[in-house]
Amino acid sequence: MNRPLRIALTKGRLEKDTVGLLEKIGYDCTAIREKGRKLILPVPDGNLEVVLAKANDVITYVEHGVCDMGVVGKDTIMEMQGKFFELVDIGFGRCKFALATKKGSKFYGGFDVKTVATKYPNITRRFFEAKGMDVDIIKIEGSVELAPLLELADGIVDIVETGTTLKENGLEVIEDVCPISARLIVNMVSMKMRQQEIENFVKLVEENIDK
Ligand SMILES: Nc1ncnc2c1ncn2[C@@H]1O[C@H](COP(=O)(O)OP(=O)(O)OP(=O)(O)O)[C@@H](O)[C@H]1O
Ligand SMILES: O=P(O)(O)OC[C@H]1O[C@H](OP(=O)(O)OP(=O)(O)O)[C@H](O)[C@@H]1O
Repeated sequence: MNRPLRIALTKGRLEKDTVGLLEKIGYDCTAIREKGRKLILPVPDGNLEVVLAKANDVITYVEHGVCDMGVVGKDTIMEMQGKFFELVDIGFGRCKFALATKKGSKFYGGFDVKTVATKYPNITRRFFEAKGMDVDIIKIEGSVELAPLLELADGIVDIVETGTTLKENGLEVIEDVCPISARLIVNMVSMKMRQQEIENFVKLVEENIDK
């Protein structure tokens, strides 16, 4: 018999909602909830096993086919641009990418080349290329909002959810880039070789998404 279908889930913010969705479908997620340090987690009677991974690694595992499916944010998909099928918008993990600056600063004014800090250099480059605007991009690993406060950058392209981080630091959105939510992705070979099983799983996901 085939090994169980393997799904990689993004650790952290998306984890609780993803496990909630699997439980709503009817999968026993005890092993995931009580995981300790175990990394490959069985789902009893589900012919499914779960891997918990960092967002970028979810894409890597699915692209290489060592996981058949993955749950990952659209932000990571857009930044990594791997080869896989993106089948379902699962609806949770909702936030957006936005361009933000210090309140009142004139990002689009003047002729000097602006500097933009971000954890997502590819998305940022494409966003400004589409405008035909030349910018210098600086990669930052976290708390990107610091960059304009420290005068490292004129603006940031980052995830905004509630807007609290921007507000508490005197920054504001000057332009939305795009909406983000969690997606179900599928390896291209798995989609062919295990089509029926994957289609059954996708159907269960679609039926159990919170509308
Ligand atoms: N406020 C938010 N900030 C960041 N990501 C969010 C937010 N709300 C929803 N998300 C989604 O949750 C996903 C996982 O975010 P999370 O912060 O847990 O991991 P991460 O971005 O890889 O950060 P870290 O490097 O700290 O693990 C993001 O890729 C995004 O799709
Ligand atoms: O609009 P809000 O609800 O305030 O959420 C947005 C903040 O959350 C994320 O940061 P995270 O907490 O992941 O930390 P990081 O910046 O160190 O990645 C994101 O990069 C923003 O900083």
